[in-house]
Amino acid sequence: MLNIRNLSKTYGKHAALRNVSLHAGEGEVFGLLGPNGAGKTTLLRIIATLLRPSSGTAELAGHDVTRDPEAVRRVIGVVNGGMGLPARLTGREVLRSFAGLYGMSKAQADARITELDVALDLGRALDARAGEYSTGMKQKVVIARAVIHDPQVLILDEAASGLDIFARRTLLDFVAAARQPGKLTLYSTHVMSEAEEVCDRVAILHQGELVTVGPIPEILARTGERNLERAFFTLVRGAEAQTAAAAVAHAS
Ligand SMILES: Nc1ncnc2c1ncn2[C@@H]1O[C@H](COP(=O)(O)OP(=O)(O)OP(=O)(O)O)[C@@H](O)[C@H]1O
Repeated sequence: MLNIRNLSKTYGKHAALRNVSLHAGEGEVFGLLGPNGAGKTTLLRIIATLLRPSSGTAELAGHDVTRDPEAVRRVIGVVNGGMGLPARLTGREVLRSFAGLYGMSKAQADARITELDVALDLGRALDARAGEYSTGMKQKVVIARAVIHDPQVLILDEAASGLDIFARRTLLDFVAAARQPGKLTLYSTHVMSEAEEVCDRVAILHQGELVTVGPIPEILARTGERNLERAFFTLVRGAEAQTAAAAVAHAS
């Protein structure tokens, strides 16, 4: 469902992504992991058609993100850090207006809002104005808005960041429930325990390069570590040692 081949992105002289290739399939929650600056947001923005790659290709649900961005936009829902809500509207008004943009009738919108109220515990946020929301209420409505049209692919970039344990639990349960045939969820985080809980397979990025990709149990077995955080350090240190050795070889 997602095929990325030799994808690179440079900002000026800075390479944010270098030659990344990976595949994610239907029915998966696929994690993108890495520390600050690893390139997760850049990669997700390219997939969401918000940025163009410098080279390489990305194809989602059979559509090339550069050649056919409109088709890609129709199958995705996106949540990223910078999303706001109109302060004077209630959650219900925001969701109804987005449903309208997707061509849903009022009855369809209200049925979907009821489903999302249960799944995301929207509660009070539905009838309170967005300007009065807590961080958790805001993020839940932002997520509900991203999935109002029941997209085939859900892209969540650091979606749990800043949430308290209740809101975070709701989000992780929602992501786990999104694991359905025909659907793909892309979940970026730098919190390894979150990925361990919800992701089937993960890609680890470091300084714009793909360090590894695979099912979590396989990564643990390969590194001999007991959790993903330890495996992450082992893999990243290995990658850094290789880079340093290559630089020494190049200089001599
Ligand atoms: N618009 C931009 N102009 C210049 N450099 C950028 C731009 N956006 C990102 N970068 C750089 O590209 C690299 C990758 O950034 P990116 O935001 O993709 O990483 P990330 O893994 O999502 O990190 P974080 O968790 O901090 O969001 C970083 O070194 C960042 O400083």
